[in-house]
Amino acid sequence: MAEEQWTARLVLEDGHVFEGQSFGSAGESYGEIVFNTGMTGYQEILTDPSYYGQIVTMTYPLIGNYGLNVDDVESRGPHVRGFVVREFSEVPSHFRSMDNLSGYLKKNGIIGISGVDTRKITKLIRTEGTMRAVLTTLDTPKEELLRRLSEPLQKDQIDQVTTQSTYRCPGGDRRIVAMDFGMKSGVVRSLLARDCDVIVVPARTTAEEILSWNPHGVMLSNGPGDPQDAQYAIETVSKLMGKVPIFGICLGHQLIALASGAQTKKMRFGHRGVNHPVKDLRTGKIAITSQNHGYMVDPDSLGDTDLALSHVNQNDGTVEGLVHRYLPVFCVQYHPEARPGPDDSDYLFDDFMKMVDDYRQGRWIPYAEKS
Ligand SMILES: NC(=O)CC[C@H](N)C(=O)O
Repeated sequence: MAEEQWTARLVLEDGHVFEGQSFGSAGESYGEIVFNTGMTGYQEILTDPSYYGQIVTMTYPLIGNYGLNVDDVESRGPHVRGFVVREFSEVPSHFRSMDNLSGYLKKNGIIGISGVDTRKITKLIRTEGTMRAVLTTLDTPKEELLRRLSEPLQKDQIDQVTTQSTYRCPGGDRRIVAMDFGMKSGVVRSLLARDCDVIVVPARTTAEEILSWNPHGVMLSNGPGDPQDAQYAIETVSKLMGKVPIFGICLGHQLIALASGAQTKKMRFGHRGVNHPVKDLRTGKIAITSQNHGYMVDPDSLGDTDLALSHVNQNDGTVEGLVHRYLPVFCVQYHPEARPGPDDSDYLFDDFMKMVDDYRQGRWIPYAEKS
């Protein structure tokens, strides 16, 4: 049966208005508009907590055709503020499918819009940069929508998506504390697949509390928002550095950089997709990576730090990975857990395990001594 549909409008901060059909929920929703270039993976994208507060536009023109299932979620539910597609498929066809896109969004109170020119929206974001936007099925006048769009964005995104309490995912012999800044479940899955006993702690857990678990390693997760808004986390990371091996991904990478004295800055439109080529400068190998970020580490700020550049984006030369010269700390800007995306970078979890084991057995060698 056809889902209920309303006319929906997408209004961008710069005044552009796109009219289409709504699917999913009705109402009005504000956020930062971004685009993702993945051809598939919409379920993982919807449920990646790093998208909290954002309206996501998919550049691939047909979304929803393989439906949704309970296995491919990256957290408890969707976190996007809105979903923009050229065409959505109302009748999915896949043996694992249990729901359709519009039903899923509706159940979760998320507004979708289809029938809009996603290519034009993407080009606007590429030239003008990430903007604020509103998706609405209401009659609110455009001037009023634009006025509301000029209100400041919320700054406590991590608090909205981190776990409320500590929990444990029992596994093997390596005890890893994972700081949850809005962690994708693929991160925990990657650790559990490698004989780890994972203790997931809320973002505001102190370094002392973390160390009281006597972890063999600490994982710093991905997460939403501007890393500079999470001063408490930067402080925690700086206290942990040198006490325990640390691996950071995405927001975790940015926090390590900030804790080491480097700077981060907002990108014009970020990297969101599943085919970003990244070179590991230590091996010369290029991996195709899964990415979702709007901030980056400023390469010019690395000079006065103890961090060495380990990975570089082959499209635009941006910083994709760092390694500490003297401490057991390394990080990447992208998603080695690859949900969605290719698992070329799975080896980074193996590198983390090696670092954890070597450190535990007193045979870990600092990067500065290796290079
Ligand atoms: N996936 C992430 O961890 C994103 C990090 C940060 N919120 C950014 O947009 O750059």
